[in-house]
Amino acid sequence: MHPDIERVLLGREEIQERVKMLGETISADYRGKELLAVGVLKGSVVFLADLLRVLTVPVELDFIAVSSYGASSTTTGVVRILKDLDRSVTGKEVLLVEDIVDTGLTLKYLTDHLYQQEPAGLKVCALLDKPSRRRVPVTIDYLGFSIPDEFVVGYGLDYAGRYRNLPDICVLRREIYEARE
Ligand SMILES: O=P(O)(O)OC[C@H]1O[C@H](OP(=O)(O)OP(=O)(O)O)[C@H](O)[C@@H]1O
Ligand code: HPA
Ligand SMILES: [Mg+2]
Repeated sequence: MHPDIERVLLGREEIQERVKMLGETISADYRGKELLAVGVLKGSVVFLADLLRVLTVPVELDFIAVSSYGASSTTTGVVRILKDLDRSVTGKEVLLVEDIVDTGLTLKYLTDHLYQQEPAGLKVCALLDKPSRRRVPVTIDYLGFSIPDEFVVGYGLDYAGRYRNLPDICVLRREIYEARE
């Protein structure tokens, strides 16, 4: 195991099983429709890449990049768009794909931003939820796992840009981020 990791919270097999179930549910709900999956960069890329390959409905793909955590384990509270969608979502069935919902500030900002463009529908799929940290109410239509209030990395999730490549979702040792903050 990586020396900066305290323990594995969700192993790769458990993640794959859950992603498969989510993909089947989403495919059944959208049967007969076309979907625009919007990945939130950068954290969602690993999850989205796995989820896409389980979907059986026609899917288009776009990305939006926002950042609020920077090199910290706590949010700055200010969500900034670093890269907007290539095309407007007006009239589309949009599935917004997130790796994690923590305070909810990012998701609230993004759903407000997308609703302004009047999509035909907008649903949210998030792999992880930390409900105990919520600062604004948000709706997650498709959720992978609800997790306790611990800072996790791996499977796309980072701390200060690192650890996204770890194949499991892991709890980061406190001294790694407490030393810097
Ligand atoms: O619910 P919140 O408290 O807003 O936190 C969740 C958001 O924070 C992380 O993004 P981050 O800003 O770290 O960008 P990244 O995806 O590039 O790592 C994560 O990917 C979510 O988008
Ligand atoms: O636990 C987390 N890990 C990585 N990024 C995050 N962004 C919000 N919470 C987290
Ligand atoms: Mg991050």
